[in-house]
Amino acid sequence: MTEAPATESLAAVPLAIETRGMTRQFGALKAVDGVDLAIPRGSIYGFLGPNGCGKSTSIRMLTGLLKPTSGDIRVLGEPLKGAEEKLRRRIGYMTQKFSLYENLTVLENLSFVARIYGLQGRQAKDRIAQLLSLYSLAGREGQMAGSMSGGQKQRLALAAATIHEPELLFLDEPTSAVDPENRREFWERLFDLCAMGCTILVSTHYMDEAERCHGLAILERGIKRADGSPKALMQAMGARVVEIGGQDLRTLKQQLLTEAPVLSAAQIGSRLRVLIRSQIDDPVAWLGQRVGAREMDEVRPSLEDVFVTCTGQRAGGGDHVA
Ligand SMILES: Nc1ncnc2c1ncn2[C@@H]1O[C@H](COP(=O)(O)OP(=O)(O)OP(=O)(O)O)[C@@H](O)[C@H]1O
Repeated sequence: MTEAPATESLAAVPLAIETRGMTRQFGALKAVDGVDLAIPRGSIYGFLGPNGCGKSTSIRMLTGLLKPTSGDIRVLGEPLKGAEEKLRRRIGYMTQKFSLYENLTVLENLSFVARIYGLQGRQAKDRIAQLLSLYSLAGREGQMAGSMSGGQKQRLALAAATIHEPELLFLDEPTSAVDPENRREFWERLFDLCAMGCTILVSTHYMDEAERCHGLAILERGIKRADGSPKALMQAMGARVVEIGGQDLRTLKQQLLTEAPVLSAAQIGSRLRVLIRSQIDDPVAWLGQRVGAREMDEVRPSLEDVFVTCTGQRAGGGDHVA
């Protein structure tokens, strides 16, 4: 993975996306609520959050497909409003669901998308050949898209979304239907694209994917709860993490969740991982007074801990105090 540029210290770097107060209401529901973003060009930026937190709605607004109820959006240096059509040639978008034609072949799908972007003749042929090789689809030109595996479909979708060499690529939960090996491989391709200068905005609810991003926003119920590089978010977390060993961790967990400074307690294997508000100076000593003599270690926070601290939710649900 390339070294992450800390999004906080990149004031001078040109921005691919800039929003102020981006909001979208559906009736009474604020699906996206006053979101400010400053996403540097050339970075991979993540939207991390559970289902329904407003990731897709944000992406649809940023691509110009959905009008915001209020707020300002600038994309690739221009105000988005009024420039949606022009900008569409400079951006790529891979939706959550496979959006190509299942009953067309790989080649027919790519030729169709090439035509949409005005690629013709030799130029289209060369670009398609390049993409087939890059995304390990050579030899599958004649295969129906609908008959391919999840990983192959996803590579085809990425090839189609980047056929016109976009400067900015939006990926909405691109790996939800693929296995871990294909996910890893897919992220390698994203870093290749990034190295060629493409800015990537990717939504996910997987912590490990979010951790790969240069910068990310944690979203909850349409609100941006935190923003920064994974490392900076972990360093700035307003809580410390202690792992406790020993017997009867289920009862211990219930006991600790009644204590106000305990933000969450979740069992991981044979240890209980406890998040304690940083107002407690010495969390190990503080816990020792409550749980007695047990094996205890303060450990490095993870992005999941940051997520729990920001939102009060654990990705798997349930192991927190509101
Ligand atoms: N067209 C719409 N009409 C009404 N409500 C909508 C519409 N689109 C989205 N919503 C609502 O807005 C909220 C945010 O949805 P959104 O799809 O942006 O979330 P998400 O984080 O992308 O989650 P998911 O991964 O489940 O799509 C949800 O409560 C959803 O039901």
